[in-house]
Amino acid sequence: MSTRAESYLVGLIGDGVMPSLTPPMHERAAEVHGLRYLYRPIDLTELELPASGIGELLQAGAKLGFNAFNVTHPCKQLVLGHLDDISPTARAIGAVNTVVIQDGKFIGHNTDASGFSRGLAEGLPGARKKKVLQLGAGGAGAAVAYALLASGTEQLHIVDLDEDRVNHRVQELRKNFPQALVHAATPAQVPQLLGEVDGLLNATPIGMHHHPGLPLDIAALESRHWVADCIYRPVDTELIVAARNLGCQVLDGGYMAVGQAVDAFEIITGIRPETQQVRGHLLELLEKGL
Ligand SMILES: NC(=O)C1=CN([C@@H]2O[C@H](COP(=O)(O)OP(=O)(O)OC[C@H]3O[C@@H](n4cnc5c(N)ncnc54)[C@H](O)[C@@H]3O)[C@@H](O)[C@H]2O)C=CC1
Ligand SMILES: O=C1C[C@@](O)(C(=O)O)C[C@@H](O)[C@@H]1O
Repeated sequence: MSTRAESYLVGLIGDGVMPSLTPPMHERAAEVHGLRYLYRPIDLTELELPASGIGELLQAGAKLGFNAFNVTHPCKQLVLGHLDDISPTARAIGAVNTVVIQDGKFIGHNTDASGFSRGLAEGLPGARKKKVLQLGAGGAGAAVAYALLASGTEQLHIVDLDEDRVNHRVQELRKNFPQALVHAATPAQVPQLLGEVDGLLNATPIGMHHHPGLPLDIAALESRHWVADCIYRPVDTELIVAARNLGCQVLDGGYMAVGQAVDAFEIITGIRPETQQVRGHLLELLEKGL
């Protein structure tokens, strides 16, 4: 037996999270640091629980001795109303993916944005990021757009098939980054915009195992562009492979997956795992087809 101060009990709450690789990434990092740490997926689909019950789940988790949760689709926004405190970044993005329970209080953070930022710095060192074209304005898109603008991107063009969604996202980003040019664009504008930007970021699900394909026509992609993807299943998406073949610098979605896990682990335990070690572990798991 151990108390909450002597070991860690962590959960991932969301729809379809059973196959997630975040639990094994945390557990391996804990093993490396000699911590007793259990991380369980809590799958709303399997449990037939509504996403609207996230507040009750958090309360139950606190009573059952959990130290923290990662929270994912479709609860990242729903959870906001059930927290005692929210980090300034998570508040600005309007989404929380990490909740720590401290003295009975729920504190929310967003490590999707911080994790993507770190991945960008590590995986694309020195790449020019002044002007960027981003595809996708959903949950991941909100975090990576925030991360780009916070790390110095001056012009960000965001394309989404859902016009209302992209317009809303652009308005929110402009509030947080009034000095930047944030612009909602249409798929028809992509070829022209590619001619103007330094890099391309995919935050759509196109390229995932169950959504194969390319999220755009890559005819206007050049070797001078860097290309980043949020998708890590597969880690080599069609976009990443095509860009690499063209000679572009690439950042696969594994960097963001590792970044969000490493930052959440540090928030939960106070210990920062070695990023390269966690990435090695993630690639090993993906190689095994897990
Ligand atoms: N590496 C990581 O740690 C993470 C990766 N992801 C990945 O990011 C991807 C997106 O996830 P979410 O943002 O949660 O999904 P979401 O469903 O919230 O948003 C996706 C958006 O892409 C738009 N879209 C779809 N096809 C498009 C196209 N061809 N052109 C322009 N827009 C298009 C949709 O209209 C939607 O607004 C998923 O593949 C997910 O696995 C998400 C979270 C973390
Ligand atoms: O959205 C994601 C992805 C994730 O749910 C996963 O399954 O790896 C883990 C979450 O912390 C993160 O915010």
